[in-house]
Amino acid sequence: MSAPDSRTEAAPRGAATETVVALDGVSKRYGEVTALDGVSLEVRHGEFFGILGPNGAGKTTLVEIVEGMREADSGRVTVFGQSPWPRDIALLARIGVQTQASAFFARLTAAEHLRTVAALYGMAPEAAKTALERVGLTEKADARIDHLSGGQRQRLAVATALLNEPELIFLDEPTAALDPEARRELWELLRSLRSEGRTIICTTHYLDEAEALCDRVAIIAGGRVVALDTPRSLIRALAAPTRLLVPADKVSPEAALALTGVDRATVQGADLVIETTVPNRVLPALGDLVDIDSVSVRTPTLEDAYLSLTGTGSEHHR
Ligand SMILES: Nc1ncnc2c1ncn2[C@@H]1O[C@H](COP(=O)(O)OP(=O)(O)OP(=O)(O)O)[C@@H](O)[C@H]1O
Repeated sequence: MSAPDSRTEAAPRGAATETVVALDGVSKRYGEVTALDGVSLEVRHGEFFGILGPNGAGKTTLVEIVEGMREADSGRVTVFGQSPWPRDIALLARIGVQTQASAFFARLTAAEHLRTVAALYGMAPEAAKTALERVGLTEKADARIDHLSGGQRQRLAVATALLNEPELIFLDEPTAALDPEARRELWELLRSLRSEGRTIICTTHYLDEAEALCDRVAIIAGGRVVALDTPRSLIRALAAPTRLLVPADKVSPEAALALTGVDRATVQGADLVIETTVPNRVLPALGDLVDIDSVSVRTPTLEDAYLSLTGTGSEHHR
């Protein structure tokens, strides 16, 4: 079973159509800067919703407006059917916001930090213990925060968002600056939150993260939504080619271009890069020219879709 399908099955039955967050024509200016320019989107119950975009695209402004930390200049915003502005205590109780690791009380232990945050929100200290368990940090309860690894610190950041058992969680670059193993472990944790039926809105700069975790992704550029769909549909809609890499000294560009279904063939360093939208047809023919084990296949990724949509250029292309 494919990953997106298993994510869909994990949502509570019938809940996926219920709207948790709705924005309609939301705009926000800071003086001369237009940070958001008529943004409309909906996040459904149980979704893992990604917000992607280059620096300065308006992601933080968008999230802060939904969290009730900023007021939109125009347009309509609802969270669980209510306006998040002015801040509403009843609404806040249903929302969890991941604190930035830099916002920790660094000299406290993990448990002390969570108990402090719990107290600020009027919650019982037991909430701290439960949240630590939930993110797999019970063993580190008495370790000082400045002695935790980067991955453990990010887990603690997620734990702060879980203290009030929220239905809607905001994550801000949850795996920034983590090594690959720690990222994957954190992804597992985030998937488990989603499988509990919570709705998650997550900003990220990492396209592989959006592809691995998100049910749908909004790509923001210049304060506008330039695309909104499942990662798979975004990739498909752009019909980005599959790239087949073969050693450049084994096949010439001319020989590759003569094969049916090959759109482009260019030498890049030691590789001949063959672009095709029908790799299943090209691969067997390529096997007649070169040992098939020497061919590596690069399927299009969300990165290809993203670079094309945000116009951030072909210089990033493989
Ligand atoms: N408080 C502010 N005052 C003035 N301009 C601001 C303010 N906050 C953001 N901006 C500007 O609004 C635009 C959108 O900023 P925003 O922080 O929402 O983008 P972002 O997508 O979150 O960027 P990043 O990925 O770099 O965090 C940018 O041009 C930014 O410089």
